[in-house]
Amino acid sequence: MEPPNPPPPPPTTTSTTHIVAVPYPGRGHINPMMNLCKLLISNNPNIVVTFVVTEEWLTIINSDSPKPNNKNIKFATIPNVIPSEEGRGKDFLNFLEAVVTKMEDPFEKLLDSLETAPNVIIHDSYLFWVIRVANKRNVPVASFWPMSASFFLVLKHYRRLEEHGHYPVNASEVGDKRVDYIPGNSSIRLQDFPLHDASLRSRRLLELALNNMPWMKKAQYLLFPSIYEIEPQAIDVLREEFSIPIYTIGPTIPYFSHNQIASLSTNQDVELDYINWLDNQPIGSVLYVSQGSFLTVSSEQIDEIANGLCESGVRFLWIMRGESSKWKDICGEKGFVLPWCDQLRVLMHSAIGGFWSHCGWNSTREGLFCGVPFLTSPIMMDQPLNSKYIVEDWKVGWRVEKKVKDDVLIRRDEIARLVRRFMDLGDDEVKEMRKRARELQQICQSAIASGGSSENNMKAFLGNILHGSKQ
Ligand SMILES: O=c1ccn([C@@H]2O[C@H](COP(=O)(O)OP(=O)(O)O[C@H]3O[C@H](CO)[C@@H](O)[C@H](O)[C@H]3O)[C@@H](O)[C@H]2O)c(=O)[nH]1
Repeated sequence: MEPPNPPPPPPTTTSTTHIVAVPYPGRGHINPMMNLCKLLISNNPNIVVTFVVTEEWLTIINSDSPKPNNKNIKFATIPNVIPSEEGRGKDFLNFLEAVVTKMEDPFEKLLDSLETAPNVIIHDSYLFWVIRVANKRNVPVASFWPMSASFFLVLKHYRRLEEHGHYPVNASEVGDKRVDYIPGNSSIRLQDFPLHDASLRSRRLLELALNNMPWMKKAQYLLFPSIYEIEPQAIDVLREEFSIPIYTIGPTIPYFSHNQIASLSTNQDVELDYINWLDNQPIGSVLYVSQGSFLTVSSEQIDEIANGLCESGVRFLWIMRGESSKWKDICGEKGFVLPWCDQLRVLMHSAIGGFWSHCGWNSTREGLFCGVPFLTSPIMMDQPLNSKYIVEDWKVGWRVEKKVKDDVLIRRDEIARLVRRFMDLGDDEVKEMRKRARELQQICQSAIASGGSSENNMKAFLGNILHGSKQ
């Protein structure tokens, strides 16, 4: 059970509360922030949100299907002062540098131009400068950390690696060496820490991530798109380390829109060819493969994965941004390749039996929520640690590659063997993992049900921002 007990639902109010929401400009951040705003509004229709994005992101969001049509959410834009979303993954450092240095001034101008001043600002914690702006204007600010609470603690206590002589390290030399001095985390392999090598790029990226940490205590609230029951130690430690309220309000995924979809008849799904394809596959037989919204692996690795999947004989649905047409016809009827899908809807489909994931925190929560076991294939930042949580702590997945190393090709025959076994419903280890995945699914669903930890936290947060209650 989650201590301390959250308060009763807030009293209803008729006056409007204006929230300005400022997500980090990336799909993996905009989605959960938008979901949070919709959830807040569904709890209290007197909330109106101004959702701040770049002009480019407004165009992208407007082309989403389904469109984010909520009458209480208005979009406001700042100019495209950062590099384009297209190719963001190729020069991530440059992108991040621009995000932390170029958006603050236009955001201030935008705040000045709003008809109504915000009652509260909710921002992505990576945009630490929002706290500076809000503090200056005496507006309460809720910092929304888009990754796991356990990973937050890894960054908060990263200096301990230096103190123990464990930074920087060469991943290929440390083998399976583990450390157990990060609060709220069970022991971690050194190779799973983010940005632990000595390259200039990693050092700068690390610096940018660590720079956010001292700002957090200047916010009035900390929000995590997580669930208390899946990382209770981390949340308990955070509550000891911070004096401001900390709320887990996850999974913060759009299950509310999919409840309606689940009740639609299959005829209405015909327009989505991949849902139609999934409808025709046996239950639990399809492996869903995706690397999130902007990262990718080398083209040699893609070749190996494609051939490995084909050799395995397993059915798969593969999201291949940019290159999907080249691979469209691989494996005939056993494979379906496309550039983008409604991921939660796919994961909820009964034909899906596994998720080959790069372990972005959104994908991790979506997979958990749908009770789908993982094949983990992390690329960077929090992903190797999310993979650890999946494989070691929650025991709902296997690693594709045991070691995190750059430039190591995972060969097609290895992939084929692993995938075949992972999708073998008769294998005892697989059966156990699937059972565990269903248990975690139950935990996630209970958290958002009436009286569940996330729903209580959401109400407590609302009580605070609507009435300034101190619970
Ligand atoms: O075809 C697709 C592919 C992805 N998605 C969605 O896109 C989001 C992707 O988010 P995530 O899984 O977190 O991956 P990234 O986009 O890579 O996320 C970035 O942001 C996350 C949150 O900060 C971090 O955990 C990751 O490491 C970082 O790469 C998810 O909601 C997916 O449902 C789709 O809807 N359709």
